[in-house]
Amino acid sequence: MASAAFFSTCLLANKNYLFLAPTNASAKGYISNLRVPNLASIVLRNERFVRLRGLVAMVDEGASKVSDDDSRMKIPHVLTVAGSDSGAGAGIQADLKACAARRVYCSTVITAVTAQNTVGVQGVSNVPEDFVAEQLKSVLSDMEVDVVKTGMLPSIGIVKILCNTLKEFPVQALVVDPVMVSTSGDVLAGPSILSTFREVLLPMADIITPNLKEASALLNGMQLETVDDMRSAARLLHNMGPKNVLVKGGDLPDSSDAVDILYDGLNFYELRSPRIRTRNTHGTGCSLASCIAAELAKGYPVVSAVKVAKRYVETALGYSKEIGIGNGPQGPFDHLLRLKSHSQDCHRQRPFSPSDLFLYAVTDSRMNKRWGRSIADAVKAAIDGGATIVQLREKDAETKDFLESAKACLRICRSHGVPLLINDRVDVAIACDADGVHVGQSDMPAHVARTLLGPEKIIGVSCKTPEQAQQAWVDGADYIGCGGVYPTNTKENNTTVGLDGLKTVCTASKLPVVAIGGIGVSNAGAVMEIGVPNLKGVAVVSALFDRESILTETKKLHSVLLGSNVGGT
Ligand SMILES: Cc1ncc(COP(=O)(O)OP(=O)(O)O)c(N)n1
Ligand SMILES: Cc1nc(C(=O)O)sc1CCOP(=O)(O)O
Ligand SMILES: [Mg+2]
Repeated sequence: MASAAFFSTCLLANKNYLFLAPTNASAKGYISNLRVPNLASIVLRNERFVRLRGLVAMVDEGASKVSDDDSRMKIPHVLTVAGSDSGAGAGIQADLKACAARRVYCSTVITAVTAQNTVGVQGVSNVPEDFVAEQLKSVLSDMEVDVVKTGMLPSIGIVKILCNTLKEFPVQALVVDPVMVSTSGDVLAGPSILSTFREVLLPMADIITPNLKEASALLNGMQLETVDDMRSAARLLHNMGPKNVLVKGGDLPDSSDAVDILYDGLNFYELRSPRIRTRNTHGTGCSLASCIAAELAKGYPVVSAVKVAKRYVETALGYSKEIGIGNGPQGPFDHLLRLKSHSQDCHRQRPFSPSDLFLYAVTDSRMNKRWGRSIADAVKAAIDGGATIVQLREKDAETKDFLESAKACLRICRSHGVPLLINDRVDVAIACDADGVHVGQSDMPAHVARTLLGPEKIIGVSCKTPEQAQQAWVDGADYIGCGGVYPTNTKENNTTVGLDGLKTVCTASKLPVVAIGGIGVSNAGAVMEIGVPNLKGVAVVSALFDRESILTETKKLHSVLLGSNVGGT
């Protein structure tokens, strides 16, 4: 197979070059329209047309800009051709969010703009047909679309333009959500369009995803009230030409399950899931179809794509059950499963400040057990004594217990404005929405933790050398912990770096530093006296938590630190 490098070479050498025999008529048409001076003829040998288009686009740009296409990472790409929903629960906006949630690139061709909210559709303005055509051509001629997904197609002209453009620029799969009526009952594509759907669009589709009303409309008002009716409808719709039909039974009366029927012309698949009782169902159809398109773009077969899509929508609906956006009967749901954490309580995470490292309390499950204390009680006492940041370092805890304790500690910390970090366990930090994590050199790399946690969370990294400190900075950490400053019994086989090692790392570090290891009331002053501006505090385990009174010991340490010159504070 010819490589991009080969084409680049040809261009640079100003030679004629040859691709072999496109069997695909539209590929031939596209290629013959090219204005490339040294293109003799084109041959396509087992190349996917989308890839060919990428290469040709490169050639088309001319010899002045020749890039090596092989080094580029191909990202699965869905193009949605649909209407805009100003309330952002459905339409283009839902498609973008669903694709983002499924980690697929999504481009958009807007067919209509609706004025819409949770009450209903207040207005619709169709985009002029030639401008829909222009958007389609812009995206399809350049951006290596894998799958096209359609939503609101408000005029016969737009349907025809879409179908003709897809013949010129074929894609891997076409997912048709035959949107006709919004969830609020407003008509988004009139009955006049039905015959164009049947005759032109459906035969081109790899899968269509009608709900009961849409399936009934496409079948001239056929009554659909049972799962058997859905099967019959799927078979009849399949006769119209789509390769697969998914009839969605969300509106099926008297069913405690959400039942969908998928028919591929050979087999029926009955997909059942528990029905989720929520008002926040606006946009489920668009999102399901987009998710199917996203999975197809990744290369999954139709049955898997539909199953994943159904599971995705259910999970998002379940997560969004109590979300309250808008006052109408049908609210949007949270595609990215991220919204609730902001609204749950009034104590939000505040931005990290290096001065938070001043008195850093690190818990230890064994010590708490020895003294018969819960983690939450220990944390509360440390905060009352003056701890300015807390890390849960629960090496022996069962995950379930750890998570419960973390949630309880988070409530305490948030109500006192003290950040709570989780040691090692990024999963637990995500699950309880902690303020961040502390990771060591053999834990999850900080840059991976950053990707998982997002930009606002606090990430600390243990460093014993200047090189590690530099890497922590590159990886997007917020601070480093440097130790062991003194020998410690809390962490087995820990190398001691001493005050000199601490000073070397602090001097090299672009990040604020907290010192750790064998530090307590008796030596915290000496640590802080090394006099490096970015040394912001001390992190302590046994000197607080392996003592009879955590409160008293924390207070003592606090006053020692106040008496020292901490990081110029
Ligand atoms: C503030 C702070 N500094 C260093 C460490 C040690 O982390 P790590 O090297 O990952 O060792 P464990 O704590 O996981 O045993 C820390 N926890 N906190
Ligand atoms: C958890 C930890 N990390 C260290 C490091 O050197 O990175 S030393 C250490 C244990 C600190 O406990 P104590 O305050 O009881 O000495
Ligand atoms: Mg660790």
